[in-house]
Amino acid sequence: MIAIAGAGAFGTALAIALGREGRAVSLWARDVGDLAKTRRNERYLPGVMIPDCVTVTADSDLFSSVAVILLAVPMQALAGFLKLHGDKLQGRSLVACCKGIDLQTWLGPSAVIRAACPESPVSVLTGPSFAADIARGLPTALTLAGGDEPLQSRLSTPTLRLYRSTDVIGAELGGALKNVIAIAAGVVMGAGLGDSARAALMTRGFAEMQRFALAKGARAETLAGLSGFGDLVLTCTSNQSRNFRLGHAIGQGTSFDPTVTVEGAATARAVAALASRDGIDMPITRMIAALVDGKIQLSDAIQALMTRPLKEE
Ligand SMILES: NC(=O)C1=CN([C@@H]2O[C@H](COP(=O)(O)OP(=O)(O)OC[C@H]3O[C@@H](n4cnc5c(N)ncnc54)[C@H](OP(=O)(O)O)[C@@H]3O)[C@@H](O)[C@H]2O)C=CC1
Ligand SMILES: O=C(CO)COP(=O)(O)O
Repeated sequence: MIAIAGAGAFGTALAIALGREGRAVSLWARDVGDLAKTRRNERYLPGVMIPDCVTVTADSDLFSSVAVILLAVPMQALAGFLKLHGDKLQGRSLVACCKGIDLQTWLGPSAVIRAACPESPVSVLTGPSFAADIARGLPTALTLAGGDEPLQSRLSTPTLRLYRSTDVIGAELGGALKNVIAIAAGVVMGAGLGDSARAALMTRGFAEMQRFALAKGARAETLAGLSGFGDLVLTCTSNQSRNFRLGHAIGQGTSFDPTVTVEGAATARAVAALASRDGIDMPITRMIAALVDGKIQLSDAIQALMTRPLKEE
């Protein structure tokens, strides 16, 4: 039995994909509302039915009786969730599905989970995949970092292909950092700077992602793979991305619903602080952290990036 903790867009999509294959899946939410009755998640993933074989529950005792638990709550909620339910998760195989860095500890998802559940094997599921695409059964490829072959088979389906990696740090940093660059790409497009500017931004953003991740022990080939470059391309070029849409709103000077999960905002803050402490040059991230916190005007941010000293690529 596989449990999925968090019935937002991603948790629900994974439950649908695995349930569609007839696998025994339980989808846990802190408040199930009418999810179990309607078999629809209109708030987070509208228009898709949850198969009957997926059990929907708010009973956390479930966690003590399953082998694998996918943790699909947002990054900044992960530590609090583990504080409440960690004792029931201890010893189970735990798969982090969130992308980001915890603002309290500056740790990534796997380290946050390991600190709360030291007896559990921990892996990370990340890569280019919009929940709506997964739920509709469109082809998707993700990275499973730190997981073994049986777990890879258990979580793969004909349309959801998982590739294994041993580079947990690289996979989770790629997934976290691309969200920051996606906000920046949204800003560029929202401000009307054009496709050429976005391509430049993505390329220099990728260089920044590599600089930071390599300094933290990631492997370069992981950053060039699904969890890094792959997810960067997806998120910087699609209006489906919430990170891109937040950036677009900033670029246009319009408002954005503050209740929407946008992982890149907190990640920008955490990475800007870490980079400044460790002397890593992250101009785009620094600018996005300042922009989302309203500490700098859009025109000044663009001006500052365009007038950086000329140097070799
Ligand atoms: N959506 C996507 O396409 C993808 C998302 N991801 C990653 O998955 C993670 C989750 O994102 P996503 O599902 O989209 O987010 P959503 O905003 O769609 O859903 C968040 C879910 O987390 C629940 N939640 C929030 N706080 C807590 C808490 N303290 N305890 C228990 N449950 C909580 C919410 O429940 P409630 O309604 O009760 O607040 C809600 O069900 C993010 O890190 C995201 O980057 C990864 C790949 C694709
Ligand atoms: O991570 C994602 C796709 O891989 C989802 O992106 P957003 O969180 O920006 O919607």
